[in-house]
Amino acid sequence: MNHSVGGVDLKQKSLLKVGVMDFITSTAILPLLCGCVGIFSLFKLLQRLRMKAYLRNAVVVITGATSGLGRECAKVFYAAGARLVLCGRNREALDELTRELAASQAAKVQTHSPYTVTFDLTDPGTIVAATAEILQCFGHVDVLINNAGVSYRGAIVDTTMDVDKRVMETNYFGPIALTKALLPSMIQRRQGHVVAISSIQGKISLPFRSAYAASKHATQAFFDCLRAEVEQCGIEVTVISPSYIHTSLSLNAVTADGSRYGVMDEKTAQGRSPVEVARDVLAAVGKRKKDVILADLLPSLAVYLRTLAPGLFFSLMASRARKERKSKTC
Ligand SMILES: NC(=O)C1=CN([C@@H]2O[C@H](COP(=O)(O)OP(=O)(O)OC[C@H]3O[C@@H](n4cnc5c(N)ncnc54)[C@H](OP(=O)(O)O)[C@@H]3O)[C@@H](O)[C@H]2O)C=CC1
Ligand SMILES: CCCCCCCCCCCCCCCC(=O)OCC(=O)COP(=O)(O)O
Repeated sequence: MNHSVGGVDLKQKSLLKVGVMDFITSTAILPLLCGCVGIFSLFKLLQRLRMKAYLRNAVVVITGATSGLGRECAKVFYAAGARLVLCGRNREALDELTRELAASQAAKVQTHSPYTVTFDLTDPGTIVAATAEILQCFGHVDVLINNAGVSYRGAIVDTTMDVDKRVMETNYFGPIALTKALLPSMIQRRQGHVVAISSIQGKISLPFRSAYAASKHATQAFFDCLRAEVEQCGIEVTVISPSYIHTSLSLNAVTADGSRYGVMDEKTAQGRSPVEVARDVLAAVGKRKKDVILADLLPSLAVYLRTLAPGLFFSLMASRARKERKSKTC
């Protein structure tokens, strides 16, 4: 019987297949492939070990540890063996987190009981006192994670300057004051790592988020400058720009008249779990990344669109503003 398909004999085809397989296995291709996989695995293993050593016993200061991403960062850095300094405005919430960490069994390394400090980022006096307390207690800071922040909802035309200033003080002036207060001791030791939790809105600006987007753009700019200035002093700077995370950010957002927004937005509710994002923050710090976007495809594309086709991006934002304004009937 003739098994010919399209003029090629099936027997000939299978012989050819066997020949190709023989060639792959008998020549250098397979060993080369195995070698590459081996080197890659070794590299990953070394990277993980280096990351673990970097964070074990490191003094890590986390602002906004009472809620959302900051709270989850506290858990992952605690489990990594860091000596934590948890910062917030709410003493009770910090104490509750401390108890929760002590009760957790997840860590594979030796853990340390966290130290807590309360201060308000909008009050420069309390920032200076807090840094003095931290330095007196630990002598130095290895990693500062500027995480605390507040969002905003409102039209520019309705927003009081007090609200603009409050958002800038919390998200920009407070974190840079804290960074400046700790920087001299880092420079003196020629060691330290400053992290800024920014946002995708530090790279693109959305309508009805003016104060928030402005504060995050300022954050990105400041820490980019800082990175360049202190690289020769052995200090690392990481800016992390996440997209929506399922936290209380929208609930706690401030509105045009200064009142609390108090709504869990759909996009926030559908955002990434803060636990996952905290793990990404840990990895970014451990790998000493300089600038990290933690976002799905659409927000990431929007960042490129803003640079490559700004006209199109601005039209999309204007149409977004029209739609939002209609739904707000204002
Ligand atoms: N959730 C999201 O979709 C996204 C969040 N981010 C960023 O992540 C960071 C953490 O926010 P998230 O966890 O989501 O929001 P939460 O509202 O859950 O947490 C905000 C934290 O910041 C603290 N904070 C607010 N104002 C001050 C202040 N004046 N002084 C000291 N601490 C203050 C809060 O403390 P207190 O308990 O005292 O109010 C709280 O611990 C922010 O910088 C935010 O911009 C970035 C991208 C997306
Ligand atoms: C080539 C095709 C490109 C298509 C691009 C379309 C543009 C679509 C716009 C997408 C906008 C994404 C916005 C993401 C915003 C965000 O994640 O913000 C994070 C926050 O900080 C959230 O704060 P908020 O208070 O606003 O909830």
